[in-house]
Amino acid sequence: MLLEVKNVSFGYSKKELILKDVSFAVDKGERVGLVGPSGYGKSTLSKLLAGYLAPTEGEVLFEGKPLPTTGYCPVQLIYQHPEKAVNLRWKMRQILEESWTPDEGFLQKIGIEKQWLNRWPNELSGGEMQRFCIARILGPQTKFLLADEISTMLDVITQAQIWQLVLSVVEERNMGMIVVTHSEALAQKVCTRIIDLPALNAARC
Ligand SMILES: Nc1ncnc2c1ncn2[C@@H]1O[C@H](COP(=O)(O)OP(=O)(O)OP(=O)(O)O)[C@@H](O)[C@H]1O
Repeated sequence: MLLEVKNVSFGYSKKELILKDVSFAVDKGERVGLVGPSGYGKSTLSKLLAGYLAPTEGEVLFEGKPLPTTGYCPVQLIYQHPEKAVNLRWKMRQILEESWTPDEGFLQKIGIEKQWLNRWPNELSGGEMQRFCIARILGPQTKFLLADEISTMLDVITQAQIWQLVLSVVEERNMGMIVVTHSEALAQKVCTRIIDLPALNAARC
């Protein structure tokens, strides 16, 4: 299995666990929808899977090993709010190339126009900014994607374009993916399997 969640528990305080004894696995080529009501720990679990938070108990394994604590993490997270994921004092070229330097063909595929590279973050629309955030985490070392409500704030046409490009890269590279969404319709459309988090989470079921 590519990504394994083994008996993971997590609480922001010692008093209350948000996630308790959660276990599941996702293989290469799978796109797993993670669904559940608001506040049930979907985003928290995404942060644990990307290595931003450490489990209180249990472990997250990638290709059989714990996630690296230094260097590049092969499991990368795309957020709902791209503007919160970038340094507003940097121009877009610096934001993008901090991670890797995609060639022109890749930028074209992602729908990034060359002149946007010289703009500040506040000079882009939400959809344009989300394209940068997606391009930034799709460097060659990325093997697994976590998409946490990545298209919720976009209009339907931009949503469709963003999903088309993400799915094309994920399929081309045979990556694994977890899609956090409130939309059953989106999960049914883009995922190969759906996990109902409350059913796995002993803290909430
Ligand atoms: N940094 C934090 N410190 C303390 N509590 C937090 C923090 N982040 C989230 N929580 C709490 O953890 C619980 C789970 O939040 P989380 O964002 O993971 O849920 P979610 O299922 O993604 O919700 P939504 O669908 O509304 O985005 C909530 O009760 C939330 O208030």
